[in-house]
Amino acid sequence: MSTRPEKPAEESGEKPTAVTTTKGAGASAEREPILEVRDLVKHFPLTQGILVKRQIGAVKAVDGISFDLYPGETLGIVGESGCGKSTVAKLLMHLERPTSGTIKYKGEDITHLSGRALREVRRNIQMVFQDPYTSLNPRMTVGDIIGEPFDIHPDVAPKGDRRRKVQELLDVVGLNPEYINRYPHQFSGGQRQRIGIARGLALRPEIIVADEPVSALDVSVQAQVVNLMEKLQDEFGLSYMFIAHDLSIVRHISDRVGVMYLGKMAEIGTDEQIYEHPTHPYTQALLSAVPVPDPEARDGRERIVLEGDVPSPANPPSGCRFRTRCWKATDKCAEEVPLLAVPETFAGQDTPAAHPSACHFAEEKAAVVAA
Ligand SMILES: Nc1ncnc2c1ncn2[C@@H]1O[C@H](COP(=O)(O)OP(=O)(O)OP(=O)(O)O)[C@@H](O)[C@H]1O
Repeated sequence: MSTRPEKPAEESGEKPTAVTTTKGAGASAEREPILEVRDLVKHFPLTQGILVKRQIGAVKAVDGISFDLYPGETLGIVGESGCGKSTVAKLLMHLERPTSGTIKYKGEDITHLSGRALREVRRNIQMVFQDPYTSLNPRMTVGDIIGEPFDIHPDVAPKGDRRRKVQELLDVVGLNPEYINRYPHQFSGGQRQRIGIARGLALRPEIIVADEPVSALDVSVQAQVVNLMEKLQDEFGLSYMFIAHDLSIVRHISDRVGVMYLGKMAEIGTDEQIYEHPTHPYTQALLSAVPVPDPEARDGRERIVLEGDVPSPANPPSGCRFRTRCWKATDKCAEEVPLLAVPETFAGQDTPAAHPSACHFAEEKAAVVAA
């Protein structure tokens, strides 16, 4: 990871007015983000009735998320199942239309692009899916699967050149180019995910959105796929948005990490800021649940057990989304939505705790030991 970029400036808060920027370690102020997401919202309508459908509410899957992605970096997104991670990925890929908010690619607003203009942008933003067992068409050969994007963008690989290009891609992801005529069922899970990655790389994108790319794989294979992704990032200068629920894997690959809870970003910062100096109670609880192999470190930490379940995104709590499970919650938390900004306590201080955290009572918790 020698070519890994410097960690960039932090992104904005939830609302443009609440923007508080801190510079992460070695932040480079001049670098422009490749992707800027502001106040992104996706509400899925809840309807009732068979013949006449009436909207009776909405699932607030993503409810005002802002972040930047910088060239060559990996932004990890973590959070429990149902917090809206996949919906963010789908919004970035234009697989879902946002209810509101904006997505900018290299400064251009791409939120509502369609047709040819969208195809051009989409070429630069590709996705790697979670489950390599279901995301590859079992009736297509590996060559057809990897080469399919060339049908939409024939300029990248003219017909006569496709076989060679696909074989090159197989080689790049560590598969034997002679496997080009095989079918997905002839490969193991890890190999299938390599095929998915090769397909994602076919159009030479700048950004890869990877939604739980290793969750469906055996632990022993996960590291190989993550290492491959790191190698490809360095080789092709890719920016990754790496979505996962496994905190250890996210830490391993990410330059910065965003923690999501119930459709909102709870905390965002460099991997050191989030894992060693978390200030949001939710992040602290998540980290305290990560298994620690070292018995001494394990004994020294406080295990935070959260009460209750995650509330329904169709009926989220007022104020802070996390307050119903938070040991610090007060009336203020029910009344005021905490903005994602550097907490006042740390503002202007040269401390890793000074990073955006959406908590009225953000503070470091010394007992938390990151894995
Ligand atoms: N098409 C849809 N219609 C209605 N609700 C949806 C739709 N897609 C997602 N949701 C809901 O939005 C919420 C967020 O889902 P999402 O898949 O983004 O979460 P996630 O964090 O990726 O979880 P997981 O890791 O389990 O996939 C969930 O409550 C889910 O049920």
